[in-house]
Amino acid sequence: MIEVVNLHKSFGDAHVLKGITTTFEKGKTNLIIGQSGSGKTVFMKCLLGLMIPDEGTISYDGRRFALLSGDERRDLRQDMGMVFQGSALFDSMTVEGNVMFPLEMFTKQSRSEMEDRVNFVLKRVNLVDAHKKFPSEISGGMQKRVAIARAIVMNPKYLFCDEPNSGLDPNTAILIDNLIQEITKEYDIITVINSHDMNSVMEIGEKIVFLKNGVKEWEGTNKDIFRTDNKAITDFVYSSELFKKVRQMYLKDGD
Ligand SMILES: Nc1ncnc2c1ncn2[C@@H]1O[C@H](COP(=O)(O)OP(=O)(O)OP(=O)(O)O)[C@@H](O)[C@H]1O
Repeated sequence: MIEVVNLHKSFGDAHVLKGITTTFEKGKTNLIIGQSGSGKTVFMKCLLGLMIPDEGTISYDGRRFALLSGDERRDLRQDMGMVFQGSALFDSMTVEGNVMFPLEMFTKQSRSEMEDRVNFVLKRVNLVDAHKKFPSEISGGMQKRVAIARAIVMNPKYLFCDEPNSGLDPNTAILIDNLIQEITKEYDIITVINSHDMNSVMEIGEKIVFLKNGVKEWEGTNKDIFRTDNKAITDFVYSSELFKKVRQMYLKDGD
């Protein structure tokens, strides 16, 4: 479990995170949602250990970040996989090279061990014939699959995804969401996703943390969203007429 207690972060006079307390559990897709500027990215950077909070604690299966030695922090970072917004693949490297990169950087595995692992994760994300292609030669959805393969190649305990659906058409976005959720369950990972996408919220929001102006305004599951009276979350999620209608139908059916 990732446990966050009373997290605060300011930049000068701007108090961006205001006392966030929450937990993220194993085998679940956890979503951080909120309007632009609400503090989602800053929160995720704190979770990744890239930003140091001013106050509060983050513990990863009992490992409290602030109390770890340099070596222990390095080990923790190796337990983290990251899917960046826009995939962030190296253009000059093939698909295989991109996925192998963390293994080359952080392990002493032999070439054939690395190739086996790369083949395994590329197969897992349903990319079998793309090893020798360059990012520019494959579609946006395939690039996301490569980014996911690269994020899981080191067998992480924690997977962080920043807007994994950005730039994808709705069908491909759902496939990517489902892939992330399947992988989360299959490998019992703690996955935390920064998202703007309401389809993702409804589809894979097993736990949703809603930030408003740096405060945790609401948390719950995608099903709880249908029933909640919290105006801030309903206004945010149901800014679309379609979702308003879906909610009414859901409440009428009583499930
Ligand atoms: N390094 C920084 N220095 C100063 N201010 C920052 C820094 N990083 C973020 N901020 C401020 O913190 C606030 C929250 O930013 P953040 O990027 O976390 O929002 P967000 O919810 O991720 O928005 P978006 O959905 O648009 O990505 C913003 O007002 C931003 O200007």
